[in-house]
Amino acid sequence: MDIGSVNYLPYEDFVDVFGNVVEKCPLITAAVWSRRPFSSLADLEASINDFIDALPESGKEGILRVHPDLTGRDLQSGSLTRESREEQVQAGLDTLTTAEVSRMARLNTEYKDHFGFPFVICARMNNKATILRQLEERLRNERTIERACAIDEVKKICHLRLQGLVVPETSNKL
Ligand SMILES: NC(=O)N[C@H]1NC(=O)NC1=O
Repeated sequence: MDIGSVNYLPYEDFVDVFGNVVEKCPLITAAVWSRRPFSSLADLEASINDFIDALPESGKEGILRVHPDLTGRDLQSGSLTRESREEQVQAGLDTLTTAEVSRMARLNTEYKDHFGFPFVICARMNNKATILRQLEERLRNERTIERACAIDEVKKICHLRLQGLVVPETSNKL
């Protein structure tokens, strides 16, 4: 789909297509629809990012809180969203050794107990080694810095999801 077609989508279709670009937050997509027309994919992405940035800190934490744990029960039970599952598999998180699964579970719990929201990272820009390292390092961050860091990761995930849905303008012209 190109950005011209995106601008013609009725509200329901727009939310059907883009409702999970921010994991389990269709409300963001619904709000951003009224900012049409978008001049480009980057403009659509900027509208989503502006909406997120304008949220109070409790709203940002809410976005983080609905994310599934990496390699948590959800991946094992198959209850992840399609996007999240594909991203975790692409990062190799379905091939962890038993020792890595326990280490990840222990660190995820420690992180969530400490910050009150789950550890979020753009899996497709990482692999299991960098994810484990980041999890350990970010646990030591001061809370405000960590929240901002996690929201940046949400935006990276959103960027890649959008690219899978809308043809960038340069490709259109080929
Ligand atoms: N917890 C967490 O980071 N989950 C996310 N990361 C990612 O790339 N996709 C997700 O759902």
